Amino acid sequence: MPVRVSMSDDPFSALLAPPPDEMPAERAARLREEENAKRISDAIDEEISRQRAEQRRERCVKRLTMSGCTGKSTTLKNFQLMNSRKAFRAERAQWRTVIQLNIVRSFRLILEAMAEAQAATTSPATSSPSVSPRLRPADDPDPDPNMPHLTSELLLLKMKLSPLIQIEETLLRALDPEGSSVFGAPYLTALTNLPNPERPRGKGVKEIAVNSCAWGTKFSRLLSGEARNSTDVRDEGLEPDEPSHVLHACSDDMIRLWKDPIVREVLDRLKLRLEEMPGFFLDDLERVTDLNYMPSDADIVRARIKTLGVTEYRFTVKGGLYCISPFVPRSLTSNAVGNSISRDWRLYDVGGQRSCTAAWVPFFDDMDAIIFLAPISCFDQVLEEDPSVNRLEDSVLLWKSIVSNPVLARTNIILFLNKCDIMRRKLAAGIKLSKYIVSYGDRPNDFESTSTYLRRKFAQIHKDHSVQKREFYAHFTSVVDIEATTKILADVQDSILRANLRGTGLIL
Ligand SMILES: Nc1nc2c(ncn2[C@@H]2O[C@H](COP(=O)(O)OP(=O)(O)OP(=O)(O)O)[C@@H](O)[C@H]2O)c(=O)[nH]1
Ligand SMILES: [Mg+2]
Repeated sequence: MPVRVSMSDDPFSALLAPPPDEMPAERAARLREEENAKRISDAIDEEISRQRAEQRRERCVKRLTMSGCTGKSTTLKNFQLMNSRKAFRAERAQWRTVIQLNIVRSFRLILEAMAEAQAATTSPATSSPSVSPRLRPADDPDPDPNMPHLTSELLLLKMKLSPLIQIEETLLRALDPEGSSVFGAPYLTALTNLPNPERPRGKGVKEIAVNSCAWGTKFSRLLSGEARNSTDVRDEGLEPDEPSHVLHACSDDMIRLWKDPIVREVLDRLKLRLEEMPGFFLDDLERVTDLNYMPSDADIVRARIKTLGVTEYRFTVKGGLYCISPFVPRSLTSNAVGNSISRDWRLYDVGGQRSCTAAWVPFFDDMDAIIFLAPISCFDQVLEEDPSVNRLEDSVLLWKSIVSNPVLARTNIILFLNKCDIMRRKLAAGIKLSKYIVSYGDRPNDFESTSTYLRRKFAQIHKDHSVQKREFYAHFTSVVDIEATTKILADVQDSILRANLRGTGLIL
């Protein structure tokens, strides 16, 4: 039973109480001393809260990054384009919606950055009530004193673009009418090598995720030919819907805002590099907001929607040898007639978040090949799930656990060192690999040296940890580059097929 102690029972109050016979001079001295002690105590409290705010700020920066996003689904899209181009294009209506959501998300970030700039340049006394507390986080202590002032024209543009936020719900519903599988997830931002940590931002901006069962089955039906024969698919136009009209109406204002030098400076000051974020379409606004906009293959490949769980895709490939996926199981059926080979393939696309990796396990024991994507450009980012872990380091650990898995001892593992285009841009911008991978030391910070070094590291792990000897296959990729990726995938599928045919006695 807890014991309640009244003030009069408190032994400290008796000890600290002034003496009953205190003289006025003694009392004045005591009060001065107490006042002095209080000043020191307040200063200490102030320092403690300053340090706490600093720590909070660092934590927020890390929390804003996320895992996954290595390029698995993008690789799969390339594969779909190689195998089932017409059928894939028939899904353009959904991709248009995803691209529209990507645009809305980019603008949410811009509007949020503007609100932050507005708050930073407005004194608390005159602070506008329109600045929402969500956009101006309470734990964001020090506004940047050099933040540029937003002109009244910019503030007007900001207001005129508010309908964009309202169409987000409609777009989400269009992707998943039941609303069960598409939902938001924290947005990604990169850590930089700049001395000051970034402020928390993007907290309210959600990334769209899709559960494999909803969106994925559409694709698997399509690939398996259940949905419709690919030759029946016509390049018909898409009817403009409500979000398309809103985006079209906002188009000029969006372009003006995105091109505005003050807005760019605000984004720079907040280290918000939208161009490096997934689903970036702001340089194509005029085209993608056209009422008759039809996503191109390149647009579809660049569109970003996060995968949850595992999605299986089944299809038959006749004659051609275009097949590859993150996961291809061994249970392929095959029949060879002359030079023409017809095979049933199963591909698996997996959600990359750590919480999703358990879902992979049941798919592990029957694989012919695994394509492992390591996003080498992520060397300066941390995991959303665990901000103490560097993303590239996490990828290396996953690589080690896959190559050392006895169940996969005979599986071909093909490494894609991906996002080389972003890696090149980061290195050119002066971001140093050695700052994040200390073992890199003072080697040159160019693409050739850094990528070769990383490839060697992955190869060493493959050699040291494979249960039995096997070939090391690795490619430097930028899987948003369709042409280059098609060539690599054709090569890869060829080696998988050869290995598989060798196993079944079809090739010696
Ligand atoms: N610039 C560039 N962007 C890439 C590359 N690979 C993927 N992306 C983009 O990165 C984003 C994420 O790619 P996804 O293929 O969705 O990644 P994922 O591994 O499937 O991610 P999860 O589903 O979250 O596990 C997309 O917007 C892609 O367009 C690349 O090599 N270069
Ligand atoms: Mg994915």
